[in-house]
Amino acid sequence: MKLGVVGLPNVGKSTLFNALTQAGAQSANYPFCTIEPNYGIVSVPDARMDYLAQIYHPQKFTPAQIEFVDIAGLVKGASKGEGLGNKFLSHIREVDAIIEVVRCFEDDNITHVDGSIDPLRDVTTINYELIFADMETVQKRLDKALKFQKTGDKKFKVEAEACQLILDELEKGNFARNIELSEEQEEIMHSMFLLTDKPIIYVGNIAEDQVGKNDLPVLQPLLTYAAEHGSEVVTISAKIEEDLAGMDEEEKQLFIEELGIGESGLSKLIKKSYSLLGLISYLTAGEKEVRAWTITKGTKAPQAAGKIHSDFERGFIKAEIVAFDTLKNDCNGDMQLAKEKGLVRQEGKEYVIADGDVVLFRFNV
Ligand SMILES: Nc1ncnc2c1ncn2[C@@H]1O[C@H](COP(=O)(O)OP(=O)(O)OP(=O)(O)O)[C@@H](O)[C@H]1O
Ligand SMILES: [Mg+2]
Repeated sequence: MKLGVVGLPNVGKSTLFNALTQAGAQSANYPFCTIEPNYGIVSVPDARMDYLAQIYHPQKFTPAQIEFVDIAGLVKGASKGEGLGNKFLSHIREVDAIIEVVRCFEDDNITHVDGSIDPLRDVTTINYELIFADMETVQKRLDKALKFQKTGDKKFKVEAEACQLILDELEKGNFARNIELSEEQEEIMHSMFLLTDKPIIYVGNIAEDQVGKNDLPVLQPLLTYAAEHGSEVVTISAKIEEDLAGMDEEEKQLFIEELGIGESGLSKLIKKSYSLLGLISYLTAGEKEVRAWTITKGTKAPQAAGKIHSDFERGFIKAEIVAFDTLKNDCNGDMQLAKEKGLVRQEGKEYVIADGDVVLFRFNV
């Protein structure tokens, strides 16, 4: 599961990517600094895991992970080959969700490709390029469907109708994922891997001296736009986060207090990215290892067990489960006590695993 960092050139994408991954990608004050994508793996912060580690002092500590891809900047006309154009749109096609970086910081020394700070104009520019690229994809599919409709196969008629509907909505500026479709049409839509079918989080990249301030006027249009399109905004100063990422823990704490920023914007962004992908974690805890296992929402117990080992799925008998909050609040993290109190549930094959379930699988092969 990958998230792509997307936006205009020179808005702080690589700076944010470096803060997230500490991968040391090149970032500099000129447009199109990044050409080839940079990839990096990031651990998902989880206070529940930290708590379990304090209880178990495990030999191994394995948090959930997600991958970020730093993609080259897009400009107006990219879908028609402007800037570095179509090639970069294809890098976006590879990812499962989009982190769209929007420049909100004023700094006369940092070039803005469109000459001024205007977050709403910028998101509109980027999103229209995504929409235009999608329109091209759907048009191609529509042409094909219309051609094959002559064969009399009803499948192509349904396909052509769906494509026409999607095309009309895209033309109005709507994102594919927000179009109301029947189940059958939805399936056709997903099969085209449209860019605007991917969920988006907007990152308002603010200046150092804007950090910790509420109701920044520069953010308001972006907040409204995001809300109207069913997305969230995370505000971050990528520059500060990059500096923070390079510090040791003590230095970092001092700096965070000085800035008055509480939880780092970065951990907020990583957690939101994880749920944007539709992912949740179940936990296993013992002296050997405390570990978060990544599953998609709605996964049943045997398939979740299969993440650990295919034998666990094949020979699944039952899952012994206690919700993390119950374990912490009612049993001080003591699994034995949870058992004695009858708080550990026995769940079967149809049980849908919940986020934060602490699990022990019973299996037989
Ligand atoms: N919040 C911020 N405040 C001030 N300067 C920033 C901020 N975020 C990034 N910058 C600066 O903006 C410049 C461009 O950053 P970066 O290289 O990360 O952009 P980019 O979006 O990756 O660009 P490209 O599309 O060219 O790859 C750098 O000089 C960086 O230090
Ligand atoms: Mg870059």
